[in-house]
Amino acid sequence: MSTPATRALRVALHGDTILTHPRFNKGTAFPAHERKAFGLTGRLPFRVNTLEEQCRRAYDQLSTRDTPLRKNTFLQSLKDQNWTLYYGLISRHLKELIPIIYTPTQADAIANYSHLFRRSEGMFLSFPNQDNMEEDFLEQTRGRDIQLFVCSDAEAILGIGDQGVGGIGITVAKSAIYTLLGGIDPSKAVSVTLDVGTDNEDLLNDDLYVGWPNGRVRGKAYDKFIDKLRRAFLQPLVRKYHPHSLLHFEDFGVNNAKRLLDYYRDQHAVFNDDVQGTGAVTLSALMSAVGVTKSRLLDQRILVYGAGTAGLGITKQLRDAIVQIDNVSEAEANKRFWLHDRYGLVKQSLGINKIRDALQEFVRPDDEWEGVPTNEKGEIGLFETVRKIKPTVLIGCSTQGGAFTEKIIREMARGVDRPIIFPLSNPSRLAEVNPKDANDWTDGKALMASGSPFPPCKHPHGGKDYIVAECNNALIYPGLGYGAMITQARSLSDSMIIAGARRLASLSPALKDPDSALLPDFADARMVNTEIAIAVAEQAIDEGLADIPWKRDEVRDHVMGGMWEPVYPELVYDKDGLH
Ligand SMILES: NC(=O)c1ccc[n+]([C@@H]2O[C@H](COP(=O)([O-])OP(=O)(O)OC[C@H]3O[C@@H](n4cnc5c(N)ncnc54)[C@H](O)[C@@H]3O)[C@@H](O)[C@H]2O)c1
Ligand SMILES: O=C(O)C[C@H](O)C(=O)O
Ligand SMILES: [Mn+2]
Repeated sequence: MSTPATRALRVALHGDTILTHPRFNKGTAFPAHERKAFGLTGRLPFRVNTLEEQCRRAYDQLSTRDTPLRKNTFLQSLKDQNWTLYYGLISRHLKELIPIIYTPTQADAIANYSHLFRRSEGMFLSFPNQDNMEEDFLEQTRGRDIQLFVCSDAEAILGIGDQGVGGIGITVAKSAIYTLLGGIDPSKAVSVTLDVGTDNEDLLNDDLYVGWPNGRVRGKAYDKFIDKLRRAFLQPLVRKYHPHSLLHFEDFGVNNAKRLLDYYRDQHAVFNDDVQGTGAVTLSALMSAVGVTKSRLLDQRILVYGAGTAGLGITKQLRDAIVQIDNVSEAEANKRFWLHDRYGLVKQSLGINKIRDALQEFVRPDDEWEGVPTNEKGEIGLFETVRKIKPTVLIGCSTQGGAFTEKIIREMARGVDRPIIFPLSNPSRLAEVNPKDANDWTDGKALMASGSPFPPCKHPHGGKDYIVAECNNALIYPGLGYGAMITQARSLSDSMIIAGARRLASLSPALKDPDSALLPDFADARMVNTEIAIAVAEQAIDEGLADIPWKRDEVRDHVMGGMWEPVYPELVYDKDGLH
């Protein structure tokens, strides 16, 4: 592989068709000889700009947009016009602009998708068109070298639930992050939304809704659709034409996320970001926190609030790490976890009807809770659990903004010297606690990480501000995915994920200074994901999962050399070239 800067691209487009093609368009940066070759001399103003100058102009234009959502819309238009400029601009202002194109602002863009709609991007596989699925797929992929498919059915977008066809917005945002932080060539990624209807009444009652206006298909009909997808898409097409691609699942509902992952795992390199990406980044943050408290993972009492896709993914990832790192049995490691869901503590007497199968290994025995007050339904609330078990770690992935109240946080801080508190729900308004409040209520002792970005916290007694780490799967999934792709790994194994998480933890500022952030800053996220990709690729080779002719000591060169960068490639007109 080579970067665009080192290889001329042969392109068959001419005149307006190249100016309106976001992959090849350079706008005012077309040099004179390319303007001539592509029929652009009279179509562009005289002066040739550098990418740097274009970025300055675009940044000025962006700055006149006065709300995050307007900035998001502006950037989406820029992406529709010119990929290099879009990625070049965001790369130059990574920390400022990631929250605009990703969480939290992208949540608003998704919720308003049908009203903001200008131009479609990605692949729409709609339930009523399922008989044409194969053709719809081939239309966009024929002859292309695809490395990445990001796929969602939009049932559980971030914490904002069922967003119907607007779910395409999370897949394109996740793809853009792969490009920005993982160096994936955007022309080799495809975002796919499965439009199986929606149960979101606001969307169904909106006559401008652009998706299939129908209730969400569930049960057998959904399974049949997925099965068709599998037969039309995965087996003959993806495996035949794109055997080394990574299939990334995002924001499926809790009943489908894990099922799809397990189903495909042995057949292809698949990855569920909400289960595995979230588990991995949270493991890194926790490894870093236990470094600060000078304890082991095994010493923790971990309370996970919200036992859905992310909650269970995190729990299992932490459990597996305890088994691997602290060398205990799974049953022993399971005892370090207490899970909560909408029916309170996950305990035996709730009965199997309430507790989904996947949670069974973490159910707490009843005799542990004798004498603990319950509500009229016999459920144990979060405050009671905190008082009883004195958790060292409290993780929120419940979508319940503000659920970690002052009373709960103060109670936690009474039981432990340095409470580890991770409100991970997105977008920002759904965080279980605002880190500023948790900082005040714990007298500056809390070690924190959040799912969306929050400003640093003032120390109650003066001194250095506390930087709240952003514990978002975007800090790790691009590296996990890219490490798998570059080694053409047959699967993305648990050990590859743990290798990535350990590398991320090793880059944490808190390792050097315990008062610093638990995870690296998003401004460094590209370097961080490069390192993660290297660790993952090395592990793939060690495990014999890689399908490449090169050796372990060449990993760094291949990883760095294969990363796409927002730089204009030289373009040459060729009537048989790309179009
Ligand atoms: N930081 C990250 O990287 C990251 C990654 C994935 C998900 N998330 C966030 O985590 C949240 C959950 O995502 P998910 O995909 O797991 O969704 P999900 O719907 O699968 O899980 C949410 C769970 O919370 C439970 N819940 C609802 N109300 C509750 C209450 N009052 N008390 C306790 N539990 C309650 C639900 O029953 C469900 O099991 C979302 O806000 C999402 O944005 C963050
Ligand atoms: O998309 C994000 O910001 C993280 C995560 O995948 C989520 O669903 O919240
Ligand atoms: Mn997600």
